[in-house]
Amino acid sequence: MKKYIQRAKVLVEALPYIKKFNGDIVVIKYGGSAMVDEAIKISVIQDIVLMKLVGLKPVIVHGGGKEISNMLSKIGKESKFIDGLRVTDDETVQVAEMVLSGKVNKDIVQLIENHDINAVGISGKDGKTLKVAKKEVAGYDIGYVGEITKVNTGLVETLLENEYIPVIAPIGTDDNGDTYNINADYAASSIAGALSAEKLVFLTDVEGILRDIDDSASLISRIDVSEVPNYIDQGVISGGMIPKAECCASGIHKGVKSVHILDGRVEHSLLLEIFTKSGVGTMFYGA
Ligand SMILES: Nc1ncnc2c1ncn2[C@@H]1O[C@H](COP(=O)(O)OP(=O)(O)O)[C@@H](O)[C@H]1O
Ligand SMILES: CC(=O)N[C@@H](CCC(=O)OP(=O)(O)O)C(=O)O
Repeated sequence: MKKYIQRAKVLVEALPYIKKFNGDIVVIKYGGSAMVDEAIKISVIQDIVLMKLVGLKPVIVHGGGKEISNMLSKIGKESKFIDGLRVTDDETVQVAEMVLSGKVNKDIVQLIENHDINAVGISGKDGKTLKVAKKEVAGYDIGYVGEITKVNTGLVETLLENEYIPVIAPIGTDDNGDTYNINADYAASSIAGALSAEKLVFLTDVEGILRDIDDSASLISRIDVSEVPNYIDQGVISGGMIPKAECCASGIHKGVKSVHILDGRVEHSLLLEIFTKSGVGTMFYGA
């Protein structure tokens, strides 16, 4: 009963804001812990379905790093990361594609379709959506890791026009047709920029950007993107949050109106951030 009351409160608070976003594209990066727990997964998908039902156009770009690592360990392969990017040899890129494009992508599609809403799962290979070049990292060869050079939005736009929710796996190809593994944060920010999305939302496993990582009360609710490099230099933003915050900044620079980092583990955080004035996570904005 408590749960229903909480849900009703979320909806009542959200209602006055809903029509303002009619028809806008909202890109959601879904990954990390928020994607591992089954109950959380179902609740996130419910929120995305609600967004679709009220006339928004959600586009899901998903990760699945933990699932790739689990599958690699099953075949006796250890996962290695440089600057938050998986070192991806020939065997690893095949596993990454199978896990992301096959398992994770289709699981999300099915969860959406359980609500009688149509979804189509693609990877960046389909419709040449994500074209990449090999990512160069000084001092290392990280293998088949792609840096996005072009987003071809044709297929995704066709799906949106036909009322499907596109679900995109971060796999792309280079000019030779070789397959590359792409960090899902970068994929989401490039796709949101190319679609001129109204909003880009990163669902992760913390409340947002915290001044003190051990104190959830230190949440920074709004960040001007010009402040991001300072926060990184001061060590406030560190580790896996560095690429995410950089993606938030680049989303704004590419023309996305607002970018949000939210705790995907908290029920309805997506609805609260999108549809209420106060919001719950960190919102990035441009000058
Ligand atoms: N200032 C900060 N605020 C919040 N989280 C931070 C901060 N600096 C570093 N982090 C770390 O970044 C992590 C999120 O990045 P990451 O694990 O790569 O997310 P995901 O797997 O969802 O893509 C948090 O769990 C936290 O440990
Ligand atoms: C190059 C690179 O690191 N690719 C990522 C792709 C998946 C991902 O980004 O998943 P999360 O968002 O769940 O972390 C990887 O192999 O883990």
